[in-house]
Amino acid sequence: MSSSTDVRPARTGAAGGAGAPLVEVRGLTVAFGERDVLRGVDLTVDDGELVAVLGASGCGKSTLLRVLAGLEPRAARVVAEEVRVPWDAGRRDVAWMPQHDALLPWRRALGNVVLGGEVRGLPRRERREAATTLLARFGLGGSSRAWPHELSGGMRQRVAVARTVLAGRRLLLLDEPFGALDALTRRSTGAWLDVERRTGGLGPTRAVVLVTHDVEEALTLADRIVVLGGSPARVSAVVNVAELGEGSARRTVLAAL
Ligand SMILES: Nc1ncnc2c1ncn2[C@@H]1O[C@H](COP(=O)(O)OP(=O)(O)OP(=O)(O)O)[C@@H](O)[C@H]1O
Repeated sequence: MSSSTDVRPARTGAAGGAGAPLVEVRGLTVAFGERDVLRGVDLTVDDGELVAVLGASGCGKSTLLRVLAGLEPRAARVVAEEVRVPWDAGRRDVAWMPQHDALLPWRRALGNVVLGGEVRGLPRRERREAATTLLARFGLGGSSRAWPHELSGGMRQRVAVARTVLAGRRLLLLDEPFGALDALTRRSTGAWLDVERRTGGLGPTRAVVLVTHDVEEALTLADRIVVLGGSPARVSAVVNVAELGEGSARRTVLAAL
């Protein structure tokens, strides 16, 4: 299969400029072979926002996130009028958490979270302290010395979220971060993320894009919900949860799915 990419992510002052969106995607089409998966997708994420991307399984949510992370699959043909993501000193200022947790098996839970601090360039002691605090907040304080294979799927996922948060990038891309969690843990981890985000606890992170299947999770956590639908997928609705209120937002989302 041929691979070509026509996207040239802009190094953009606009990413930090007053009033300009942190992320701006216009007219994004992604194809695998002859098949368009995404067609003409527009997406903006403002500074300070959490945007949820919601859609049926296989519609292209992960593919969209990978394009934002600059990790478009080799097999893909990616064409867009515009893809702007934040940059910092010449590198993309983005942390991406894939659907699978991708923990390093040779590092304990704490060591895996510490890795986020290494990526960020925090001094050794500071990154260990920050990782320990994060693990405790995620209810994993007692498991910091456990190896990944000793953790449940949900615990592993929380370690991976903590690692991504500690990377301290301006834009956080989370692909189904709570997918393997049971309903209770899912709610409390989501609530934690919400509180930290609103109180500045995510450090340098300014905005979050969250991919999810879960309508209620999107309604609870997101400022705006972008619904992808159809085949190839397009944006079928952009729902401003704060403006509409949860009830009306839920009806609009369900109608667009
Ligand atoms: N590397 C690839 N080569 C060929 N097809 C691919 C590749 N990656 C993804 N696809 C196809 O693109 C479509 C979208 O996949 P993607 O993983 O983005 O969907 P998704 O909405 O995230 O799904 P899910 O919610 O189930 O994770 C699927 O039909 C998938 O088979």
